[in-house]
Order: sequence, then C-alpha cells, then structure tokens
Amino acid sequence: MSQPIIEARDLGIRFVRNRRRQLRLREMFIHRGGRQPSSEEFWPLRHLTFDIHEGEAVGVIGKNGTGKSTTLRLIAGVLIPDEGSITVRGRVAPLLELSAGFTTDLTGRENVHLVGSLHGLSASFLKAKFDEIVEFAGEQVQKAIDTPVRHYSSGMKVRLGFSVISQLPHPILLMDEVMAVGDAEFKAKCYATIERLLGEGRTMVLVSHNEGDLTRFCKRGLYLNKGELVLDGTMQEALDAYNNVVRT
Ligand SMILES: Nc1ncnc2c1ncn2[C@@H]1O[C@H](COP(=O)(O)OP(=O)(O)OP(=O)(O)O)[C@@H](O)[C@H]1O
Repeated sequence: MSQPIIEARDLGIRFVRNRRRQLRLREMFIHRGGRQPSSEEFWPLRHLTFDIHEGEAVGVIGKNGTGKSTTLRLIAGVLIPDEGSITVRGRVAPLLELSAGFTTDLTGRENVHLVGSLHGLSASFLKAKFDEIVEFAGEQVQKAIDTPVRHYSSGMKVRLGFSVISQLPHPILLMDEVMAVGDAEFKAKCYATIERLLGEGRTMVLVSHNEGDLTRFCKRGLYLNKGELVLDGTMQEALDAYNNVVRT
C-alpha cells in the first residue's frame, strides 16, 4: 500500500489557558501589586496516532471542546505540535471555522482574490472563475460582493469561503462544521461539490455533529474524547461509541 497522505504519530499539543481573565473581583484585590497569577497549561490533544490514505473520507466526532478543530488545524499546519509528529503529503484546502481566512475589512471581491492567491491560484485563473465563484456563493453574496466581509452573515462567509476553497486543486480537503450554518439550498450545492471532489479521488477530513452528513460521505470515523482518540473504525462505529457516551 502507498504511504499515507496524512500520518499522525503520538501527536500532542499544549495550550496555555490564562487564569487572569477568570479572576473574581475579590481575587483581583488579593493579587493587586503582587505576583501575577500563573497561567495553566493543558493538553487539548495527546497521543494521537492515525493514518489517512489518499481518497479516504474520514469523519471526526466528539463532544464540544475535545480537540476536533485542533486536529484539523494541526493537519493544516496552522498549529505546530509540541509532541509527536504530523506528516502531510500534499497541499491542503482548508475550510476551517466560519470562513476561509477572510480579512474582514476587505470586500468579498478583494477576499476572493487574496485568499485564492494565498492558496496558489493564479490571477488569470481567479479572473476567469470569479463570476462562477460568486454565483455559487448565492444571490445575497453576489449583491454584497463589494461590501466589507465584516458585514456578512456567518452563512454568507461560509458560502463564499466554500466557493473559493472548492476551486483549489489540492488533494486534501479539511472541513469544519461547514454545512451547519448553510441553508437547504447551500447544503445541496455543498453535497454535490463534495461528491464531485471525492469522485476525483481527493481526501477529506470532515468535522461535524451532523450524523447524516458524516455517514453520507465518510466510511471511516475517528471518535475523540477529552483530547484522546478513543476509536478509529467505521463511521457508524465511531458514532455509536460517541452516542453511547453522550446518552449515559
Ligand atoms: N488558541 C487556543 N488557546 C487556548 N486554548 C484553546 C485554543 N484553541 C482551542 N483551545 C481549547 O482547546 C480545547 C479543544 O478545542 P477545539 O476547538 O479543538 O475543540 P472541538 O472539539 O473542535 O470543539 P467544538 O465541537 O466546540 O468545535 C478546548 O478546551 C478549547 O477551549
């Protein structure tokens, strides 16, 4: 078998949670002029080992705050691990959080060009595809394309983000709760695009709380709990394990 396209080995990352913001008024008086309260380190993810092969669609499930988005950010290279390693053999098209990394003071039009070029799309390609990208994002975005993105709704940002990112030729697609904010029309467009991209042999890692979306696209599932990979099996096995814990 060929080498995995994504290879995580004993992967871990440490974050610092600064306690200062959580101090109560009384505690602030106690600490006044004295030693600053210490920051608290924690591991949102630790000891993660998995391989993902080219063409696989893998769903990631787990309660809120269990490290799903952090896993995607590590794969995207936005975060650097403190332990272990993550090897990614191919370029990544990331659709993380609500947008594709838009600059909110720039207009939709400017962001399409900026984000597209940051991901390696040429100016001539973007010019040729611009109308298609905006049309895919829908009528509301079309009307607001020369308005700063800070005035866009969450749904509008995701629509435009998905529209740009789905144009990338990169072999790996990362998606974090993309369909959750879209309306029915956008979901249908997303489904068709994802099916096309998977049909082309792309690899996808999908974070979602929607069982329908996960089972629709992913044969394989990773179930994370408290920053640990509890189960790496079929999507249904991962969902069953997650639901057993949630219901007890
Ligand atoms: N930059 C950061 N600094 C400190 N803590 C962070 C940072 N980013 C995330 N965290 C914390 O790390 C933990 C894991 O967060 P993560 O966003 O990966 O969870 P998640 O499983 O994607 O959650 P959700 O389902 O709510 O999206 C949480 O406790 C979160 O508060």
